[in-house]
Amino acid sequence: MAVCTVYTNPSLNSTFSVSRPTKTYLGFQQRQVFFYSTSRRTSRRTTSEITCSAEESKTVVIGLAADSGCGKSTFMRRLTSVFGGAAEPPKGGNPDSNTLISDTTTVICLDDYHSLDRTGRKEKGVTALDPRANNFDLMYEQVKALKDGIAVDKPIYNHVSGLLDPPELIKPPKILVIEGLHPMYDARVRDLLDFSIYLDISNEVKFAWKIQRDMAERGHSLESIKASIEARKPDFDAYIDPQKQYADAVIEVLPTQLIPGDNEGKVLRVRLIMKEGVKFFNPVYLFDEGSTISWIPCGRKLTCSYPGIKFFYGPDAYFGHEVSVLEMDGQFDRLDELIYVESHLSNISTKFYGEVTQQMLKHSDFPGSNNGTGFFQTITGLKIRDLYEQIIASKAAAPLEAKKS
Ligand SMILES: Nc1ncnc2c1ncn2[C@@H]1O[C@H](COP(=O)(O)OP(=O)(O)OP(=O)(O)O)[C@@H](O)[C@H]1O
Ligand SMILES: O=C(CO)[C@H](O)[C@H](O)COP(=O)(O)O
Repeated sequence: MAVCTVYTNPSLNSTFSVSRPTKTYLGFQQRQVFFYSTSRRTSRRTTSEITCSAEESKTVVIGLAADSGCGKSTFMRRLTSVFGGAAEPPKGGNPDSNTLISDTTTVICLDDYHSLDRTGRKEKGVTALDPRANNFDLMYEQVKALKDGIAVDKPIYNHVSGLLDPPELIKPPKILVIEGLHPMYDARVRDLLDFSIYLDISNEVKFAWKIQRDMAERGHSLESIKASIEARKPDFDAYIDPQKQYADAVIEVLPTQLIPGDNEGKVLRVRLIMKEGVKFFNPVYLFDEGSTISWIPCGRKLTCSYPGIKFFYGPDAYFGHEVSVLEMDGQFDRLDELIYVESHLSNISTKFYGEVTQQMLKHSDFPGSNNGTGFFQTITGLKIRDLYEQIIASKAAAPLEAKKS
């Protein structure tokens, strides 16, 4: 029997433990409950069983999709910071683990579901982006198990050796983030997501970031960076990029329009595309919900050097879905002045005045802190916290509602 928790039932004056899920009732996994008393053990089903099961199935699952080197790790650091506490690899585990655990969140990297290691991919002539190099059956089974409150032994793809290492134990967290190349590729995995995000970095910007990181930090040549981007492109277009149609929020990163012909990737135009009608998610708006607004906040309250800052907000359509778009082109000179912009936004799900600005100041050394990438990632982190709190509140209310009716 896989015991998941131990409760005291005051009416029976006995302690009981709970076994594996058996079936679904009112949307909750029902579990076989074993009551223990000093003299005998009996097995029966009661209302307490359902309450307990609801307690155990509260893992909220978030998907974050993007190509490699597009800012997923940076986004994850911003997100976990919103929940407080540091995110660290599993204690005493594989030093090359890709997992990050904090009090509230566990971030698993979907590279761990590569079915082919580096040599295997080379032999078969497939890239890591190709679904044939990934085990979607296992990904689905394990994400589902975690969502149902069951721990799993997840494989590890070792980016240092290029090999598949022995698995690591992952316990069900409050919030599970699955980040990587394919969180929305397989329909079964996609259906498990409570919220999904796609980081859509335009080719020009991706190239600029790759050069910055791989040349400066990893000693790669310009030619080899170009070649690696080109080699990945067909599979990126076929398997990664189409996932954005399923995302509840997309952060699109483009070259600025404030400097004609600019392709340097230093000044950015960033668009936060938010799907309408997503449960527990109310899109952010500027000034007036549903209107179309263009705003240049530079002046007395916001210092802007060349080329300035321009905001845009309005409704749009994205892959046939109704969306709201918030856009920022340009970069901030002084992060403390961000409060001026923050105070004109609504539905940002802050817990106190200035929380976005506080988060941005706290991580001013992270890439993108002076532009819309950091700003919108922070806001998305706050929206996820709000979504999580709403889901938990609704789950807590559901057994009570069921009991009443
Ligand atoms: N918002 C940003 N602004 C500027 N550069 C950025 C931004 N986000 C990421 N970068 C650049 O991209 C690099 C990769 O970022 P990060 O490690 O967050 O991406 P990743 O998607 O997790 O990458 P990988 O999958 O390769 O581990 C950073 O070192 C930085 O050079
Ligand atoms: O696209 C990637 C996701 O991060 C990696 O290229 C993929 O996981 C293969 O890793 P490596 O290049 O270390 O063998």
